[in-house]
Amino acid sequence: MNLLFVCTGNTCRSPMAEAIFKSKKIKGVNVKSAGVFADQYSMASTNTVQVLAENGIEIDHQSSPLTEERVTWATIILTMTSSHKELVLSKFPFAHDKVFTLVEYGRGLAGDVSDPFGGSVDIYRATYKELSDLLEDVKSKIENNL
Ligand SMILES: N[C@@H](Cc1ccc(OP(=O)(O)O)cc1)C(=O)O
Repeated sequence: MNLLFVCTGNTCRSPMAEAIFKSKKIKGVNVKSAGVFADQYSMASTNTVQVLAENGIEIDHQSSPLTEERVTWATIILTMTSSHKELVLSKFPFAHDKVFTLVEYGRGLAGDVSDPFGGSVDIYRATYKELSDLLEDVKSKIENNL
């Protein structure tokens, strides 16, 4: 299965989620990320790289906009916020049965992963913790469905 994480700029949250999830090395699961307002070829933010490194996770990332090709590639699309979900659905209505917010998919609840952009490294550490907890829930759910 192909899992796609989506945020705004594809330099902080979704690349972090992608790197954390890839580090779990779940067989049969491919992972990518994209941003609803992303440039092409921007690096992951310095604090994202640092916080991942503190947790023993390497990242080699270039940002990607959310393209129809990437949406088509995905089996499941997990967005950081409900606004991202709405944007994905408005641009790509054909994806309606495979787009969820991360919190909705992992916990069955409403909620957003807040944007650390421009924040201190401690803010990025909080984002890392939030994402890694949510991604444990996503991992259990996916493994139960594989
Ligand atoms: N605000 C940024 C765009 C941006 C927004 C959020 C952001 O974080 P994330 O990658 O988590 O969406 C990254 C970039 C700009 O003015 O270019």
